[in-house]
Amino acid sequence: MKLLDVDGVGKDFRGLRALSEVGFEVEPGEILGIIGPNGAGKTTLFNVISGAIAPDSGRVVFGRRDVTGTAPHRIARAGMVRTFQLMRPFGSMSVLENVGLAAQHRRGPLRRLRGEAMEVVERVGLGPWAHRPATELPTAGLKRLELARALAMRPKVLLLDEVLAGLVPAEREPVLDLLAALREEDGTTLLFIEHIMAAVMRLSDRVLVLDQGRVLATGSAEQVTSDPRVIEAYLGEEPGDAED
Ligand SMILES: Nc1ncnc2c1ncn2[C@@H]1O[C@H](COP(=O)(O)OP(=O)(O)OP(=O)(O)O)[C@@H](O)[C@H]1O
Repeated sequence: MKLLDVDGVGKDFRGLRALSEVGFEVEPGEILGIIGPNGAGKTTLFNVISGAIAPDSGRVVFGRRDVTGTAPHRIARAGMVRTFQLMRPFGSMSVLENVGLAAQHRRGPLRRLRGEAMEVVERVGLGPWAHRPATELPTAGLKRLELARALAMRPKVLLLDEVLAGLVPAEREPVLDLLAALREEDGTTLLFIEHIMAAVMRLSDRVLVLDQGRVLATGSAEQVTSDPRVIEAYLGEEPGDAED
């Protein structure tokens, strides 16, 4: 059974082939790591899957629905939500208000949605910051806020674009624990773009390697990190080289 089917996706930017015949499937509850060198097409792939840009070819099927080119808010409402590398909180609003705003994308009584927003704020560890302005958050806090805004939309599928970037190792651990818990406790399906290989190794059931807009390899983390083509294109001599 598959929850997400990306089939033959291609995208050109004025002659630059950002994605070419990209295809893969994701099962419910699976954690798929997405790696590859800078410019490989990872973010463009998320943009296509989440509806931010329409592909030139191919299709994206979420559940039974062809969502190719569907507006992002509709895809999010259907249960597939992404986070952004650069967080853009509404600075004049509190952390809780920012999350509450995201929660309101779902339908339901305001009171209930607000209660759920507070639960999410606490779940990501921002409880003590709930009523402080979002602008006061340090980088690690902004990352958590971005995650909280996505979680407030109760995603079935969460697309995470470098949620660990900019965090020191001690700050990464609780985020990784939270992501693992999302799958274990909520059954959330995760696709995550990440350069930090230790995180990819720890979290992924399967890894997709993109290079120059194409799928270079897929397999377990062990399989792809020992694949000579992946080592040549991305990892270098030692898998640890790709970390940061
Ligand atoms: N809106 C755009 N207009 C023109 N070119 C773009 C656009 N978005 C991406 N590209 C180009 O498409 C290619 C793939 O970019 P993309 O951001 O998807 O790579 P990436 O794998 O996410 O890289 P990184 O790891 O650096 O974030 C790059 O050459 C990039 O310059």
